Amino acid sequence: MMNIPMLLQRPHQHFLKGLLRTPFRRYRFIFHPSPHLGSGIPCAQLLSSPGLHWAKWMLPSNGLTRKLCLQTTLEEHTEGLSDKEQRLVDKLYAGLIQGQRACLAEAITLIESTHSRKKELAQVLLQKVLAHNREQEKLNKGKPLAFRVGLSGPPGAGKSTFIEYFGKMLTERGHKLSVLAVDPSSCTSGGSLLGDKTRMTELSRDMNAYIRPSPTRGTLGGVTRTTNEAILLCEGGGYDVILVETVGVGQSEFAVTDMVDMFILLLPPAGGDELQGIKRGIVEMADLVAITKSDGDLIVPARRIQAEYVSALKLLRRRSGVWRPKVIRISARSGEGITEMWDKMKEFQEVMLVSGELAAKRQKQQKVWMWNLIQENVIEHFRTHPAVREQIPLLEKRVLSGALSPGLAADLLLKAFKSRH
Ligand SMILES: Nc1nc2c(ncn2[C@@H]2O[C@H](COP(=O)(O)OP(=O)(O)OP(=O)(O)O)[C@@H](O)[C@H]2O)c(=O)[nH]1
Repeated sequence: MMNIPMLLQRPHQHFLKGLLRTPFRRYRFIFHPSPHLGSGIPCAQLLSSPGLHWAKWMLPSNGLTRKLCLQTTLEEHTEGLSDKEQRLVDKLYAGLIQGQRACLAEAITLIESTHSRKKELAQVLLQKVLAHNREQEKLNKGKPLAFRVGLSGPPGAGKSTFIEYFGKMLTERGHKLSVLAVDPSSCTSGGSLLGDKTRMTELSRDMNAYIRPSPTRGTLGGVTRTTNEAILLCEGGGYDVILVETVGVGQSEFAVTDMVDMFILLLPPAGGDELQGIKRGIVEMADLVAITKSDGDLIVPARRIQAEYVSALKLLRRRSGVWRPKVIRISARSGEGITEMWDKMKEFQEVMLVSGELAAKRQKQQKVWMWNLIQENVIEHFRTHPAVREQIPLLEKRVLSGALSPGLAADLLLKAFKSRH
């Protein structure tokens, strides 16, 4: 049982005790009506969402509502689960931290679910895994459990061939690798640039590697949320290197830079035309640029591209006080440069860790993640709000015909949203 904290500001004259029932839990509450609101009997509604409960109070006398935010603990959440749900969460958690791939896969499917109850279960599981990860990190003397690496490049740059070679090299050295794909094209077209099943065939049979294609539903925001959460699940599963792969043609790699410790750009030894799809901003985000296919006849163009990028990167503003982005050449066919690339990656991780920049970066990412979620949810809430939803088609039409300025239309919608909130 818990008391709901009060947010009303005036001194309270009397209070009302009550019991609030939700489908999952009962809350005992004490309600202090504020004198300036009148003392109507309050109606209370508890809106639950994972990790957080909102209590919405309405005073019938004047229709004013008050919202109180109740932070619930994991135990309180767990209390709300049915036996069957509890068994599922326990099974997934136990299997996941023992390193069972099937449980990891099922857990990721759960966090990708759009079903509201499953989303809640996923959050309970995630909280448990987070607590486990924190414990493990403590045992690891505060060192992060996994090296999170973003990998991007235009279609055909040689990403899958590289990951296959690189991944096998890592698992042979005793690492556990997971590869997560972020592919927003799969959201809009249903087809996937990264998702074809023939990619990385050998690595997908390796017991120490786990490859997860991008979910084929949802928005980019949704995909980045689930990727962020999948990273945490993989860490709980004991994966110490996590590669997040994107196609370097859209917004997704900007999102990925906010999830990883290091961002690597793979570029083919091709001329300006083929690289036009690469956004300039992406190059600026790279901690390491690797020119691929540096073998046979392609060595000469690969050297040329390398020299071009070395000069280009010199002109960029430094993002780190301890690391300068490097440009290297690799070949997944001959294997040239790949061991050296891993050495450079480890060097990056080490200097970032020792300097404290890695911890600062991760902290900043947590904040970005939170605000991204808020942004996405607020927009969704706004669009689906009854007063707004019914006005959108009409106002959009009037904006298109020039009868209304976009600014005024936005103001009207916001007003409608606020008035019935
Ligand atoms: N010579 C040479 N060819 C390579 C190398 N790596 C990849 N290729 C070739 O480049 C082509 C594209 O390679 P992929 O690994 O499929 O490239 P990708 O970036 O994963 O492409 P998408 O799956 O379309 O995003 C294939 O024909 C590969 O055989 C390499 O190191 N050397």
